[in-house]
Amino acid sequence: MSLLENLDASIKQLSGLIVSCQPVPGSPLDKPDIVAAMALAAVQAGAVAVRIEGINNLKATRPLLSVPIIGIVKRDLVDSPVRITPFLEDIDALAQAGADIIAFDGTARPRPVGIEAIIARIHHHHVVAMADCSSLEDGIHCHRLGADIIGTTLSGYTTEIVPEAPDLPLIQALSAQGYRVIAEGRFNTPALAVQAMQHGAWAVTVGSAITRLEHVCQWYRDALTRETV
Ligand SMILES: CC(=O)N[C@H](C=O)[C@@H](O)[C@H](O)[C@H](O)COP(=O)(O)O
Repeated sequence: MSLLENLDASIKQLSGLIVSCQPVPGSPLDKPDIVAAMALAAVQAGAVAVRIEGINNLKATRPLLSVPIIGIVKRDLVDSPVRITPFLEDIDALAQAGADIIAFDGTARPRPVGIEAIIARIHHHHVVAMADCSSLEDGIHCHRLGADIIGTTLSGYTTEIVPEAPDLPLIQALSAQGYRVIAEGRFNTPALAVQAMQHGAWAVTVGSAITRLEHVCQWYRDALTRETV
């Protein structure tokens, strides 16, 4: 059975919840052993896979888990808005550190390495390629180029203002094409995650609401300030 078939089976059996373990950069929680502990706790609580950023975090997490790990490297480039796994060397390092799935920016923005070369390099390592997309057009393009999984990860992040709601119509449009779609981005409540699955997602990735303590505190503080001042 291939990794994707295995995942199909466990996603059917379990909830389809993937937990992204990416602390706020510079947070006291932004340490490889803490990321690994968060990932283990998420899996013990029923997550079918985790998403991990950075080679050191992946190296700390891999020995603790047998579930699939989606690996990414984030970089802030001066000449491109593309942040997620922009370089072939990032793919080599993620594969070497044990990622089962490698996600990359699948948008049509200026980038240092073309999407076709990125997917070919991921497949060269016999790893599953996930395209983090912002639109239906991105998804169709990346699927044509061979991406195995399409994520809605970058919907709302290619323009100035980030919407509050997740992009349910994009999940529906991508899944209507017959793709394996991972809903990702602003699924901040269990009810929204349920809606992702109802709109055809294959799985749903939740990050901030589970693993970014500072964001969750801020949500509570904002609400308390609004309601009690
Ligand atoms: C746009 C971008 O760079 N997204 C990143 C991708 O890895 C992460 O910062 C998000 O936390 C992740 O996608 C999960 O989303 P949320 O934290 O909304 O549940």
